[in-house]
Amino acid sequence: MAQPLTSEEIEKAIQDLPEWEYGNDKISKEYSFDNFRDAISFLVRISYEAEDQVHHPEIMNVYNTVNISLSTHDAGGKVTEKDVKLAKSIESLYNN
Ligand SMILES: C[C@H](O)[C@H](O)[C@H]1CNC2=NC(N)=NC(=O)C2=N1
Repeated sequence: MAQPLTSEEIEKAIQDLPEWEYGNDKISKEYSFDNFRDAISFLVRISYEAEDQVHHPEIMNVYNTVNISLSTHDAGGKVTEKDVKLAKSIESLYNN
């Protein structure tokens, strides 16, 4: 089972994750798009990656913005390597 990361490990991990923040036992980022369609298309792409990784984000969408928050339920809602891995995958989706 994934072990919770220490705050120091999390802060180090998000150094490689531009604009990701750590707080309230989650890592999170807000993404903006030109329109609602592009925002939802991004969410659809995330859904496939999340299913592949069997690890799922918390998602908030308002118009052309998408807020992604990651924590691991199976680790008491703390941040684990699974969250860091999915965050890196989401960054790749956003940049490609
Ligand atoms: C049974 C299933 O694999 C587990 O419930 C998975 C599903 N997706 C998950 N997503 C997240 N964020 N945390 C989990 O612990 C988790 N566990």
